[in-house]
Amino acid sequence: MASSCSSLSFTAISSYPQKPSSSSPRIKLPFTSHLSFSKSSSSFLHSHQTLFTTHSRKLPRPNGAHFLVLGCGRKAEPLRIMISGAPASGKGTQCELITKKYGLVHIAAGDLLRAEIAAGSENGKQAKEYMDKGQLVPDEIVVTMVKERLNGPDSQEKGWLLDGYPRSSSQSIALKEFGFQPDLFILLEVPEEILVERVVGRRLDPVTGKIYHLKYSPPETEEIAARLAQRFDDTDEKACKIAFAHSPSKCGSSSLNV
Ligand SMILES: Nc1ncnc2c1ncn2[C@@H]1O[C@H](COP(=O)(O)OP(=O)(O)O)[C@@H](O)[C@H]1O
Repeated sequence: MASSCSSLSFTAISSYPQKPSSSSPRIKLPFTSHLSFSKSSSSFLHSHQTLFTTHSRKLPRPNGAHFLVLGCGRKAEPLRIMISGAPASGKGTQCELITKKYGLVHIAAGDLLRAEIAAGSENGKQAKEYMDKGQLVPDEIVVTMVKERLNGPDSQEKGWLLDGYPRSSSQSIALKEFGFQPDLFILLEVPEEILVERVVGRRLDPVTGKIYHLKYSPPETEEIAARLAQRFDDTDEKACKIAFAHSPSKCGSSSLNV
């Protein structure tokens, strides 16, 4: 079973141009041989991203998008990672890159729940009622489901990237009680205004499945532009909930003009 981290260190990767100060020197992560967050890392970092340490356990106040990486000081074999981030924070992209690069099993709580629904199981039926209302599915269902998946032979052998779990302290405690502890915790921090802009401008090409952004990654041709659609879950309500994360009651059924 997973051994626990003896020490924790915080590191952050800014996705905005930012020079490491003298008090935040470049560092080597505990897993440089295994998990390299260096500028030369082909896909994980963009050319303008830098890696620096924070010397505090407090999150730096974000003035831009951040990855916050919390790691433990030992080499992990196989690697176990938890990742968390708001909708449109780029979690899907990062999960794809990380699992591909490190050969981990991607375990997304939302996907597990959707699979239960598709299988027509009793858990799936119950979960659907909560998911349809945009509420968290009760722990009795989610914790067991995630635990079983983490215990699967492939996860045990290759390591895992757990996505969308935990979403509450009780879920976190439950997993810890079962002996599952991550070697790294990655938090994708993106300012709310950027999240809203991403949700509002994101478009899906229904023919190729490719995702575009009207401003940042526009379609190559007029033909593609004409068939682009909004992703089904990129709703005004979602954008509004991001914009008013601290007072979601402001988001009624009306549209948000951004
Ligand atoms: N850890 C979890 N605990 C409880 N419910 C969850 C959890 N993860 C996902 N869900 C349920 O599944 C739904 C879809 O989750 P997900 O695919 O991660 O998409 P989203 O990012 O829009 O929440 C959530 O709205 C919630 O109802």
